[in-house]
Parts: sequence; C-alpha cells; structure tokens
Amino acid sequence: DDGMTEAEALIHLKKSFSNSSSVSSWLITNNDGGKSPCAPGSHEWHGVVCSNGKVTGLRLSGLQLGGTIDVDALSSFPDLRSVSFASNNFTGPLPSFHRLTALKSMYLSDNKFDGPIHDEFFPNLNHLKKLWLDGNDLSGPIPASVVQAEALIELHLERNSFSGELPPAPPPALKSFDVSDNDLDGVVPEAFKRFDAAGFRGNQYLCFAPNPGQQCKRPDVAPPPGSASGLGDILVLAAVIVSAVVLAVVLCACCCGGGGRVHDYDHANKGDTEDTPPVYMVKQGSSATHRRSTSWLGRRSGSSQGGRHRRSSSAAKADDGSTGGGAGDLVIVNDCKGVFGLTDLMKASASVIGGGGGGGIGSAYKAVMASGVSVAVKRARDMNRGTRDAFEAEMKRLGAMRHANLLPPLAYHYRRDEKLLVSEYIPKGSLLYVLHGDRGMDYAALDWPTRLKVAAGVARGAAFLHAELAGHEAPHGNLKSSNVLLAPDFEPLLVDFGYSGLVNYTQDSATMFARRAPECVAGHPVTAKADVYCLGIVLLELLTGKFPSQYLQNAKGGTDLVMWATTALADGYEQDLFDPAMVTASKFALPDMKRLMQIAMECVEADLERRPDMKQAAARVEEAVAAALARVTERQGAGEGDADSRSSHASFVRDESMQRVTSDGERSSRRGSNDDSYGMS
Ligand SMILES: Nc1ncnc2c1ncn2[C@@H]1O[C@H](COP(=O)(O)OP(=O)(O)OP(=O)(O)O)[C@@H](O)[C@H]1O
Repeated sequence: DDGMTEAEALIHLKKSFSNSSSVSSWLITNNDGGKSPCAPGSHEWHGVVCSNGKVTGLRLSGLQLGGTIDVDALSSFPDLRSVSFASNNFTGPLPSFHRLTALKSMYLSDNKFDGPIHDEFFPNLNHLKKLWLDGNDLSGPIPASVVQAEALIELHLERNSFSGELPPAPPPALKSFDVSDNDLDGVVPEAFKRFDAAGFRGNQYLCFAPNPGQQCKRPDVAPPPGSASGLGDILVLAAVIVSAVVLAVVLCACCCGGGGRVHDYDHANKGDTEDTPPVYMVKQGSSATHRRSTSWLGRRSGSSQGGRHRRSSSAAKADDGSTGGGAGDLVIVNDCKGVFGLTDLMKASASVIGGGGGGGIGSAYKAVMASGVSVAVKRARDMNRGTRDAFEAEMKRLGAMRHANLLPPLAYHYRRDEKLLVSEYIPKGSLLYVLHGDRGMDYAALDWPTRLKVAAGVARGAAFLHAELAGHEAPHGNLKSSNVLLAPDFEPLLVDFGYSGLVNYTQDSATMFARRAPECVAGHPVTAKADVYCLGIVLLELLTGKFPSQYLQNAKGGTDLVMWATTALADGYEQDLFDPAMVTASKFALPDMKRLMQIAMECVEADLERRPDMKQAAARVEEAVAAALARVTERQGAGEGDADSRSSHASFVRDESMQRVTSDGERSSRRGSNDDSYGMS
C-alpha cells in the first residue's frame, strides 16, 4: 500500500521470506516506533543500505533466505537503486522487479528462480545497469526486448536453461555479456560478436557462423502428449493457407495505396544486404527469426489464449461494426493486404525492427505470416487518452486514408494496457535507416534528385494530412525520418500519423516528436505548426545527411541541426552544411540546395508567427523541388550525363564505405553470410 512506512514495508518483505532468521534485526521496536530504518537513531537493520536518510539498497546475499520476494513491499522504496539477493534459496518465477523502474543493479545469482524472463521485463528498466541472473533455473528465450534496456552494462545469464536463438541485438550500452552453459542454438548475431567468446561457451548448438559441419539447431524434441503441436499445427497451417488463398483471390482486386496504386513491396527488393547499423536503430527486417515464437507477442501466444482466438483469420472487419467479433482479436481497418487474425500473427515468424528505445510509441516487429504477407506490428503501450470507441473510430478513419505518400494502418488489436498497430511491411525501411544505417546500396542511391523526390513526397503527404485531419491538434504528430518509409522507387510513405489524440497526454511529451517543437518544450500547447517544425528537421536531415540530435531524448549524439545550420548560415558557411555525398555529384545544384535549406530553416523557426503553416511550407517545398528537378533535367540535356553524376556519387559513397570497412573490421565478409544464417531456424 501507499501508506506503508519503510519499516512496515521491510516487515512485509521479511514475511515473504521463509527462513528469515538472518534478518531477525528487522523489527519495529517500541523505542523507534515506525521510524525509518535510515532515520538517525534507528537501530541497525541488517543489509539495509541507507543514503541521505532513505533506503537505497538491500544487501541480502548469502543469508540462506528462501521463499519468494514481495515486490509490492519493495515498491514502497522510491529511492531503491540496488538489490542483492544472490546466493540464497529463492524459488519460483523471477520476481516482477521490472516494476521497480528506478533500479540500477539487481544481483539475483545462484538461487532457484525458474521459468522465463517476461517480455516486459527489460523495456521497463530504463536505469538498470547491472543484471546478474546466473546460476538459476531460468528457461525460455532471451526476450528480444532486451535491446530496450538502454542503460544495461552487465548482463549475466550463465548457468541457466535458456533456449532458442539469441535476440537480434544486445542493448546498446552493454559491455559484459555471458550466456555460457545454457541451451541456446542458432547463429550468434553479428551484433553480439563484440563480446568475449567465453561468454557463449557451453551451448551445444550455438554457432558463431553458419557452418556445414556443425549443427546449429537443436534437434526437435518430441512434443509432450496432448500438446497442440504436430497434427494440430499442420491442420491449422492448412487452414491458414486455404483461407489465405481464398482471401487472396477475393481481395486481390482491392487497392492499398493512394491514387489507385497498389503497393506490393513484400516481393520487391529481395537483395537486402545489411550490416549492423549504429546503436540507435535496430537492423531493418533481418536478424534472428523466432519461429512460432513463444514470446514475441507476449502473453497472447500459446494456450493462455483461450479458445476464443484459436481459429485462424477470425479477424473482424471494422465495417461490420467495430464490436462484432472484434473483442480480443484484430480489427481490420484496411483490407488491401487481406484479412488476417491475431492467430495468424502469433504464428508468424517475427523479428524486432525497432526498439522504441528513443522513447517512441512502442516496440516494432516484422512478422511474416503463413500467407506470405509481411506486416510491421507495433506494440503501443500508452494510448489510452480517449475512450475505446474514440480509439476505434480514429483507427477506422486513418485506415481509410489514401494518398501516394501515406501508408495507412491495416489493423489494430485493442487491449486497455496495450495496442497492436499493424501496417504493411516496407522492405527498404525508413529514411532514418537508409540515411544513417549501413550506408549501403540504398544510401548510394540517395543522390540529389532522389532526395528531392523524398522531400516533395514528405511535404505532400504532410499537407494532405493537414487538410484531412484539420481538427487534430497535430495532424501527423510524429513526423520524423524513422516514420518516413521508402518504397522501392524511393517514394516516401508516412506512417504513425494521426495518433496524437490517442497517446496519453503525460506520455506525449516523450513519445510524439511534434512535442519537441520549441514552443512545446517551452510549455505551450502543441498545434498543427509543430508538424511544420518536424518537416523542417526532416529536410535538414536530408540536406545534411546528419543524424539530428533532436531525435534523441538526451542530447547525447547526433548534431543539433537547427543550431548548426543557424550558425553556418550566419557566418556564411552554408555550403559546408550539405551532405558531401550529395554535393560531390551535383555541385551545379548548390543554389537549389540553398533554397531548400532556406525553406527548412523557415519550418524550424521558433517564432510561431513567422513559421509557415503546412500548406504554405509544402507549397514552397514543391516549388523549390520542381525548379531543382528542372535544373537537373536541363543539365542532363546539356550533356553532363546523369550517368556521370550518378557514378561519381556512387564512387564517393563507395570510398566512404571502404573507410568503414577498414575501421569496422571484416564488414564485407559478414555481408555474404548474414541473410542465410538467419533463414535456418
Ligand atoms: N511498416 C513498416 N515497414 C518497415 N519498417 C517499418 C515499418 N514501420 C516501422 N518500421 C521500421 O521500424 C523502425 C522502428 O519503428 P518504431 O516506430 O518502433 O520506431 P520509431 O519510429 O523510432 O518510434 P515511434 O514511431 O514509436 O516514435 C523504424 O525506424 C522503421 O525503420
């Protein structure tokens, strides 16, 4: 309870232990009454660490304690930063310590904790630096969400029974990692190879590289009697395939994209070869695949589901009335990719594509369903600003939007504590990824004319939203390069729009990028002009090729593009602002680049009066792009061949990536093996 004093909370905690004789000093005496154990004059409470009069740690290792640990009691210590329960006899599932979001270190080694690590364990622990769980009986996969433990430096999982493949990526700050002596299999993802090899030993089927001479997959064990695998699975799969074929025939005529265009990117762009991107993003659509994952959709998978959701493709179409059949399943708001249900998603091969690590709406996954359709699934936590009805109405409205530069949602799943938002999967990924990721082929293709196309498309999509969703406080609300996906022809597609009225107000500031506009930071309400600021940042990012620090919560890393550009323009160095990879091949276009830069600067103008509205901004961008493209064409006509400029652009990019090859080690050799290695699970 809230009312518990620290002393009372410790007594509660003690009650949850069996064999608590070693903490017999934990008692409320007549002398000190309910005095805090940290108050001056209090008697000594064994293992309780105080700092500035508050309980900040519990040091209870090796005290032969057993039983369970009462996390409710622990949650009464707001200043608790460190707990050690190592080398005791605690049993049962891992306590829900993820509710103690301020914890910096957790030492739980050498007990008898068993069962899986819950999917939600890591994303909540934003301050956790040290997690020691070695020497227990923990099992199941290491959740992919581990990547979200942003502060984690030490992760020790050795001597347990963890199984399955390693997650696609480790947490960004991790320095020490040990999973030795478990039952892991598969191939160690590139991103883990920076850790000491000793930390991977003792996993019979875990391979460092795909190797014909070595088995990297644990042989299937016989299913336990009565389980739903085997024939049941085959029947379900057959049902999925049959229904998918039927649906495909029925639905193939429908249109998904704007202007009557049909997007079908699943099968385009097969040749993605990607390396490990910088830490602020997770590799796009590759990496370890958890087939029949036990955990990617968390509690929803498996038998805990209840019969209600068992049948495949039991999705409800919103048009049928949002409530009909929709309870607990997916509601399709846009059927251009067919109708599918939660069961289809749960059975899909899933991989993480985004951590939501920067404080976004939630984590994102790619899921390839049995029907062959790939979707992106976002798990969004704090979207309870309005009623369920309002949420459903909004999703329906967004799903019905059609524009060549918008990617409307396909479906959603509503639960009070979490929503799933499903959209078509776009293989090339986001502008963020292409600009700042592996700097591969797609980056090489981002020459001046292509950047112009992206700029114009983003502006057009945003202007359309501003016209259609004029009543919204910020019609897009989350415009940034990670929410600009690129179609195979580099036509930009905006995603995650229209959510600003749905995301919890208090969470809003951290999650929606529009709230980082200077006026919002200063405490003013968000308005449609906040989206214009966001457009400005995307334009600056396109022109400079730099990662904007504005996207990060804490200004660690990236470039403050607004400040940099302001200074450079004031000092007359604007030329230095432009991405050399773009300028080298298109020097003739400098005046046009400057013009677009000028528009970007107007968009990020702090004075709202002077900042244009979206309609004006988009019109200016379109005009500038048209003029710039005309100059490109003129140039080509004049014989300075496109081929020429493109090849010098490409060679610049190649030289750049050569440097990366040498500094990063055997990047190129990794490339070839990357994709195959994951396909084998
Ligand atoms: N439909 C999609 N197809 C392909 N990739 C996608 C799709 N939706 C999102 N992504 C990718 O997933 C990555 C992570 O997405 P996510 O939305 O979780 O992160 P974010 O945009 O940084 O945060 P948020 O939008 O929650 O504020 C994006 O960078 C993008 O590359």
